[in-house]
Amino acid sequence: MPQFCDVALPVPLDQVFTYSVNGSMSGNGPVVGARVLVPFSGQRLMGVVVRVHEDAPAEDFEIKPVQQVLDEAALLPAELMKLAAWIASYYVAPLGEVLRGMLPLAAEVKRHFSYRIAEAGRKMLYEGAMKGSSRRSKLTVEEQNREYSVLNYLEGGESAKMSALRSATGANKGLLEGMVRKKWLVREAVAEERDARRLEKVAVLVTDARLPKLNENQTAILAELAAVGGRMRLRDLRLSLTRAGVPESTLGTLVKRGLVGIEEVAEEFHLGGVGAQGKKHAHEHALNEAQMEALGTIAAAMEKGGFRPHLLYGITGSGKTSVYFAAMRRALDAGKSALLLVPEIGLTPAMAGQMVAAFGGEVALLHSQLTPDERAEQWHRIRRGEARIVVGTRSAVFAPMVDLGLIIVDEEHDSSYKQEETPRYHGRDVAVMRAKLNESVVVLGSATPSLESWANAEKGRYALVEMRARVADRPLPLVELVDMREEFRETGQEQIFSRRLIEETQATLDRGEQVILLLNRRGYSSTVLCRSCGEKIECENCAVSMTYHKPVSGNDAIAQPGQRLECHYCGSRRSVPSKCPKCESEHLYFLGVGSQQGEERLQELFPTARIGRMDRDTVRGRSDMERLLARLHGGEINLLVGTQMIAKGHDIHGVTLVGVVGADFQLGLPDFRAAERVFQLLTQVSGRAGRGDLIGKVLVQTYHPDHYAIQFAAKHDYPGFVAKEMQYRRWMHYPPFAVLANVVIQSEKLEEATGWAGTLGRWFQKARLDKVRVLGPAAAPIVRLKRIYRYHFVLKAERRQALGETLRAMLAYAETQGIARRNLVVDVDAVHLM
Ligand SMILES: Nc1ncnc2c1ncn2[C@@H]1O[C@H](COP(=O)(O)OP(=O)(O)OP(=O)(O)O)[C@@H](O)[C@H]1O
Ligand SMILES: [Zn+2]
Repeated sequence: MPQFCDVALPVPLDQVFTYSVNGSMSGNGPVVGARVLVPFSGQRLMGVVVRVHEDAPAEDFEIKPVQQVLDEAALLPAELMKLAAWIASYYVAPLGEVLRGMLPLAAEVKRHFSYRIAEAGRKMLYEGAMKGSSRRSKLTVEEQNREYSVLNYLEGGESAKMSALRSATGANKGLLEGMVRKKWLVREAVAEERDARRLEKVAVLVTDARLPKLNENQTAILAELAAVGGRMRLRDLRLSLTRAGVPESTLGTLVKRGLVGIEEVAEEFHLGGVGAQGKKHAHEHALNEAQMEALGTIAAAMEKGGFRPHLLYGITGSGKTSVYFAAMRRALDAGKSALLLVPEIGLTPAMAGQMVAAFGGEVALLHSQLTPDERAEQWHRIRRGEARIVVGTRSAVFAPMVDLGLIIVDEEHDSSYKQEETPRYHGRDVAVMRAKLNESVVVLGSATPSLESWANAEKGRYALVEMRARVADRPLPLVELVDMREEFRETGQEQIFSRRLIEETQATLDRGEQVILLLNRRGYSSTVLCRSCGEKIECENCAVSMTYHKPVSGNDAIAQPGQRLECHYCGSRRSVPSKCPKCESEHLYFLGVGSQQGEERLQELFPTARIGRMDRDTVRGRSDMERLLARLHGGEINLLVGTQMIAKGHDIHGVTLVGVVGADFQLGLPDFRAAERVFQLLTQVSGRAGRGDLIGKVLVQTYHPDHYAIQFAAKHDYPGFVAKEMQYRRWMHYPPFAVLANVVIQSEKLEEATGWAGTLGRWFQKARLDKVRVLGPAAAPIVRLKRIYRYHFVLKAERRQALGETLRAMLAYAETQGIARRNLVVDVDAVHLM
């Protein structure tokens, strides 16, 4: 047995740690890819073994032993270990933090523990009960009571899992561990493998029940269920009831009266109320010619084998999804597995439903709203080869697929593929790398490919597959620009909606068709400004304006009473002051229209319209999204207003008018990708119109009608836009003509942040780098975020290797200057420079 192992730990340090494996270890000791528990500066941490060896480290170095080996065999396959090493190196991120992100199994370590009552605990229970809570203790009365509840619960002598104890008594881990230290409880390691299939409760609308007289709350529940096809996970239903302020007892009443049934079903996928919808949409169409051709190229590549990246440029509504499905089917038929990555918002019930309809039990879904338990379960199904079709958001790129043959990245340009915390990887780029390591086919699909991917296609690194027409010869919508400067001159006032947009909206609604309006800011007003001194009300933690959210009568999910200002970066809230905090003037003005205000104004303009709003205030979880989409598909909503969420992938056939109300302001953001983002957003949102039998129309209200991003979007001219944008990027040495990293120096203390920025600035200057251009130090566009001051450098290089070397050298120098690693954020291929 080798004597030592190197373990990658989830700590912000760019190194691995050596432990000894002799002693009490049973079996063969840890293997590479297995998880172990090790002592680390007073804590016990879970890490992953990356190497086993006999190389005794330098003497006078105390080597501690591994405490526990959690996996007998490698949990992470060699392929993923390699991928992790690549990510750590490419993104200059600590390997242990990369591996932590790959293993969504935090739940499992906890699950190894359960608790049983000990003699002393039993004694305490009986004596304490007699004496009341008069014992001397540092704990609060509440905590003492909780301890009693725990003892009571365990009195029977059976051991109980921590999760069970927690939900039965409210005890947290700290409290339980305290009881273990007092020897009232014994903690046991539970070796049992988890039952992979659990039961879950589903609320079902009893359709043949005769409806008696119902009160408002009862009706609300039935409507809720009906809206999603009559079935809903009990958990989701409860959540939305709480949010709507409907007491849970109402549901109980309905169950008693036989109007709602509760069923237990084996939990397999997380689809919410998608069952019925999925079937309705189940589509494996007969592919049209362009689709067949695209599929042919991809299938041929799969047959040939080897690493083959493709860029599928298919305009909105060209039927890319059907091509994905068909290609995944081919992979399956060839005995391989296939992975489909979708953007955060893209895993809609429709998409999930279609997947299940097409592939049944082969499907595993991975998204951010799974509980740790659910995630672990899906993970194991995939790892065992039971689920060979995986659909998921960003981190699903690490799904432990068996025999991976195909990876597809849908809407590859979407910025939700970039992880904005360590490790700051880009899911699309990791997907390409994974395909390379696996020698498999990867397809990046989009109607608006990122410039990076387009450049790769132009260079011949990616095979370009195009679908230049919509399915069934549907035309693209006509786009009309509304010059808001002119509108102002003619009407003499600033309006949210132009006369043209109001008129078209009315006409569309009158024809019984649907309208989508993009207003890309949430809240009511984005800024509260003092007209006397110009002061904006800023967050106390962040250097950003606070957004005003108007109270909504009845259903006030947003703000605490009175606290109507919210910071969209840290979530803090405060009430609206009656006077300017700086000059005490009472002239406070609310500026910047948000989606909430848009909705209010629409209600005034179109009193009979059935209006819905889609933004992060109304869509908090997946079930909210499901419900909104179901109401849209069913025609219950005919006028939808929302933020960029509404632009993403939705396929609603009744929508014939799309209005863009606020997208311009993004052109002015200090970010070299601003034009690209605006072009993508306009193209994507326009793409929502005219996807059914009727032609669509798009009205774009703008103050910059001549801007090339807007002009090209209006003409549906992606190639034209990229050609122009590429020139600008080349001149400015921005990606894809250079590689870039954003380095943020952060500290709660301003003088530390500026001091360190200066230290590194001087180092960069002295280093006289000839292959890397350094911009900065400068205050980051958001100079204070969540109480942390931020200064930054932007590094640009022609070659990636030079960039990586410089970043590593900088980190090494920072260490000698006592700048802790956690104070330096290195963001390679940064997507946002804010
Ligand atoms: N061969 C076909 N014949 C008829 N309809 C089709 C065909 N293929 C797909 N469709 C339908 O066309 C619509 C658009 O397809 P899909 O959603 O895949 O487009 P997309 O290319 O992903 O567009 P976007 O980029 O806008 O999301 C869907 O309603 C789909 O069911
Ligand atoms: Zn804030």
